Amino acid sequence: MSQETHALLAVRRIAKRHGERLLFDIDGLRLDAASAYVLTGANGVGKSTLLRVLAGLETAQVEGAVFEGKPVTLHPYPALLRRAVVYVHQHPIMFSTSVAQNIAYGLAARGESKARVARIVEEAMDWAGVAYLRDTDPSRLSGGEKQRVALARARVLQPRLLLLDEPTANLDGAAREQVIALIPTLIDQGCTVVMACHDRDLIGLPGVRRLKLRDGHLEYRPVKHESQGEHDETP
Ligand SMILES: Nc1ncnc2c1ncn2[C@@H]1O[C@H](COP(=O)(O)OP(=O)(O)OP(=O)(O)O)[C@@H](O)[C@H]1O
Repeated sequence: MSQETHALLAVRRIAKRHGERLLFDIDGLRLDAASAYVLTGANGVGKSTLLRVLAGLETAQVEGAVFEGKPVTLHPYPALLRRAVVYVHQHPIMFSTSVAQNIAYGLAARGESKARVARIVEEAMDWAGVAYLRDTDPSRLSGGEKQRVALARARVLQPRLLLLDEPTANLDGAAREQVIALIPTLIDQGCTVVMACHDRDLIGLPGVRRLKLRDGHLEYRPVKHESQGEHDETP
């Protein structure tokens, strides 16, 4: 773990079991600051589970976790991580209020002033192209609109680590393209983004590194740059 000082999150070992079944036993997970990753792997291999463990939503056997240089546990999940890590579900759950109130909720819960919340929410709705939906009940949104609202809701919290669970699953055509178009701008904000996905267009985004979960282990794959060809990112 000599490289830990440059990592946003480094974990010596994460193992997850369902009863007798060992889902994964990952030796050395390392996510760099301000970096983007896709997490790939066959259906059922444990991609969502791994993201949920990192988000504190599921337990696992975790050894030696360090976040921004500070030793942390993932269970219990400390306030430091609750503030820094945001998980976006493939089918985001929303309050039956309005789009604007859903995006505002987390900021308001942090005690931000109403004026500041309103300004940030407006900016986020413009960014996600959902300003015209501000007063709409989220239950009326299409899948693509809901995903864009969920990304706006995550973005306003300015996470250090953003975990996206299949952000384009079940989307096609323009709805899928609109979501894909938002991802590079999220990455440019300087947070670390990890996307569990099968979507070739997300996997192929420039500068995005690939983590592949296979046979219970995590493989670090080469990164593809459009102009540079490939170089090995294996730690
Ligand atoms: N509570 C549970 N008890 C037992 N098995 C579970 C439980 N929750 C999930 N699983 C199993 O764990 C495995 C991993 O599920 P997970 O959703 O993490 O996979 P995934 O790689 O994200 O799959 P996909 O690509 O299909 O979304 C699956 O086989 C699932 O059935």
